[in-house]
Parts: sequence; C-alpha cells; structure tokens
Amino acid sequence: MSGDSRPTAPATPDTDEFLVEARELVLSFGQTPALRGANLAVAAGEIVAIMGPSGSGKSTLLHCLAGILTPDAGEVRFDGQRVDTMRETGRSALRRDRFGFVFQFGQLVPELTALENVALPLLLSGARRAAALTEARSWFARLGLDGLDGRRSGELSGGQAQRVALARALVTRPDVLFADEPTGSLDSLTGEQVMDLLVTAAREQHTTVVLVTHEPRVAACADREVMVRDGKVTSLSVGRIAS
Ligand SMILES: Nc1ncnc2c1ncn2[C@@H]1O[C@H](COP(=O)(O)OP(=O)(O)OP(=O)(O)O)[C@@H](O)[C@H]1O
Repeated sequence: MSGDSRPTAPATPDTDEFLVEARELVLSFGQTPALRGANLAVAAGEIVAIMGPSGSGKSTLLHCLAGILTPDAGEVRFDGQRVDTMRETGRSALRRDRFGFVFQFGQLVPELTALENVALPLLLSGARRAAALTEARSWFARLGLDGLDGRRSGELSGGQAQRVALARALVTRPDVLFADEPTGSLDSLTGEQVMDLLVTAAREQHTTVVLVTHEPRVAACADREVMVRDGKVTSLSVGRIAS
C-alpha cells in the first residue's frame, strides 16, 4: 500500500448476510444529481459511518436507506424486502416499528416532557401509557439523564437533549438506527459522550447503526467507515484507526 493513500476496499463487508442494502441508487432533485449509482451493504449489528464532503449525497443515501426518500433508480432492501417499491403505509410501519432516527438537532416535541418524548414511539406503537412511561424511565439512568425526565426541551442542554433524542430512537429496540450528524450540534467532548452512549446502547441490543458524520473521531467509533463522493460510495476504511 502506498503511504499517501487511505486503505480502500469494496464498500461491503465480506458476507452475504446484509440487513440494509443500497444497490446502484440514483436520485436527482430537479437538475441536481444527489446519488449517481451508490452501493452500500450493512450487516446486522454493524455500525457504519458515512463520511464525505458537503453536498456529496450522504444524507440522501441515508434517507433512501430509511425509506424516507424513494430513489429514481436502483434498489433499497431491508431484511431482504424491497423498500423502494413498498407502499407508503408499509414504509411508515417500517420506520415506526423497525427503525430509529436521530438527527443533528434532537427535534424533541417541545410541548412534551423529556420522559413523554421518550415514551412517544412506544405509545405510537400501541403500548399502554403506564408501561411506556416505565420503559422510557429506564433509559434516563442508562443515558446519564437522572432527574431530567420532567424537563421540556427548552430546559435541557444540547447534549442532554441529544441523549433524550437517542433514548427516544432506541426505546423501541429498533433493528436499525439511522443517525444524521447526531453529534453535529455539540462540542467535541459532549459529542464523544453522546457517541459513546450510542455505540454502547446499540451493541447491547444488537441494533445496526448507519450514521452520517463529518467528524473523523465520531466515525472512528464505528466498525467501518465509507466515503461518499459525487453521489457514489467510493471507498472504505477500517474503523478504529484513529485514537
Ligand atoms: N430537498 C432537496 N432539494 C434540492 N436539492 C437537494 C435537496 N436535498 C439535497 N439536495 C442536493 O443534493 C445534493 C446532495 O445533498 P445531501 O444533503 O445528500 O449531501 P450531504 O453529503 O449530506 O451534504 P452535507 O454534508 O452538507 O449535509 C446536494 O447538491 C444538495 O444540494
């Protein structure tokens, strides 16, 4: 390997068992191409970080994988099922029952307490209120949020709000957590704490994680990093190379 290039390999692990797959995804917004034949395959339980320059198509790829956007061409598969051709009712059921989401700005519901925010996905999935609140409360100790369950989002720091958002994304024990710049609004120390909690919780419940980040230190927490350039997944480097 030459000294001036990063290690590269195909953007897939060496296994036939993928939980989440993008095959030759193409998507344009009007005249603007966002994806130009993007491929990515993520195994169950894997934590994959998507890196790349601004505007390269990272969020668009994540949103296609999560069934939020439909590609113009190519295939998206989850657990062997085609997501891109699924009806919207099926896709929203997937998003509600099998996927969790964390975005850059936690996007908590401001009228609800932190506890109610975490319980919300359980209530939407039909859980009884008492059971949902009990399950939600268990996440507060787990994520270092003791005593904050009655606060509203305006009364939380950025790091606290993001940990509440993380609890809300994981409380349903999703198969896949999609995270778009989950530490992007935080200072580096707080961002690392949130990332540590995310990785620990995901590993404990065998949740697959696909996350977009600009931060090499965040990406280094993943099992694998992939690079998106000009709408394609161009390279892969082995995770945990940065200290
Ligand atoms: N809703 C939209 N309408 C029009 N163009 C869009 C839309 N969303 C994304 N784009 C364009 O598609 C391309 C890819 O955008 P995308 O957000 O996926 O990139 P990104 O790599 O996530 O960027 P960043 O790191 O800045 O968030 C960009 O040229 C962007 O301007």
